[in-house]
Amino acid sequence: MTESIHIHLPIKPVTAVPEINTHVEPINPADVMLDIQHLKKVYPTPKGDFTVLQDFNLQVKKEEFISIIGHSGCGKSTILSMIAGLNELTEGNIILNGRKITEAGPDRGVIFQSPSLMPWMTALENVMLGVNQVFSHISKSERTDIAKYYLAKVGLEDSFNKKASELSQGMKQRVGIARAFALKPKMLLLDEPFGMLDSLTRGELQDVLVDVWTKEKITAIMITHDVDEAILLSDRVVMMTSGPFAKVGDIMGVGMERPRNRRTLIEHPEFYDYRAYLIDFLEH
Ligand SMILES: Nc1ncnc2c1ncn2[C@@H]1O[C@H](COP(=O)(O)OP(=O)(O)OP(=O)(O)O)[C@@H](O)[C@H]1O
Repeated sequence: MTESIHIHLPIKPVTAVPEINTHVEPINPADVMLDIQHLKKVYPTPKGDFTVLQDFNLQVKKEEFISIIGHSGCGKSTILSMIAGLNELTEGNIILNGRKITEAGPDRGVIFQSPSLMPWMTALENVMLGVNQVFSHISKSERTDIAKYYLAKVGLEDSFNKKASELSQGMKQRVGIARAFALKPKMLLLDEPFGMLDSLTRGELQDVLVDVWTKEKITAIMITHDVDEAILLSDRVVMMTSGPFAKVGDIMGVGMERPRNRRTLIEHPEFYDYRAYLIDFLEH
């Protein structure tokens, strides 16, 4: 979907050279969980082959939170769908925990912009659908406990029995987040998870995601157009060059201490420098 880069806050005057340390240490090979090697993606089109990505390389550590940011159409969703196993690679490899990804699997949870819920089922039943499949070896009451635990974590303790069709867009996305965490994937893939929400709801859900992620520490890769969201959530922000032939342009380490939240973040002395760094990349 097409969307411009979000910049919500007034921009403090930018110093020419940011004072932050954006340096990223190379990852020890033993710590690499996801290894994307020389990824290339070509889409056939009526006008001929279109090379979206070429030589895209990225390594992700266990428990890291990575954001991918870049201009519309550069290939962010394409990368995520290939990690999810839903889109074929043209060249290169994606290796998760030492094994090549060839198809989708429960070790990767995906949160899309708009969760696909069964409208006639309750919030609880929607989460239970996946939990029943993935945890078929445990008792029904244990499965129900898992689903309820994560629904409560995202603030839906009073809405277990509400039908999905009766939920607001923000509540639906809360169910989507609960569902993804309840399945205990090794890796979470988030494709602009808050892109459809108004800014107030978006902010609330960013805090929900920070809270749940801080407790669970699931390795995560999130696509976002929102510079502030990327800084709030990420250990590293991957900046992509514009396509075609897009690849990693730069990577910014975010060294601000955790836990973070939106209110303390905007008062943090380094926040505006991280922001300036990202905006500078995106504007050039
Ligand atoms: N199945 C397809 N066939 C042909 N071209 C495609 C296909 N899917 C995506 N593309 C093209 O590939 C490019 C990258 O698309 P993709 O959705 O990955 O970009 P994106 O960075 O996620 O975009 P946005 O930020 O707008 O969501 C776009 O030019 C898009 O039109």
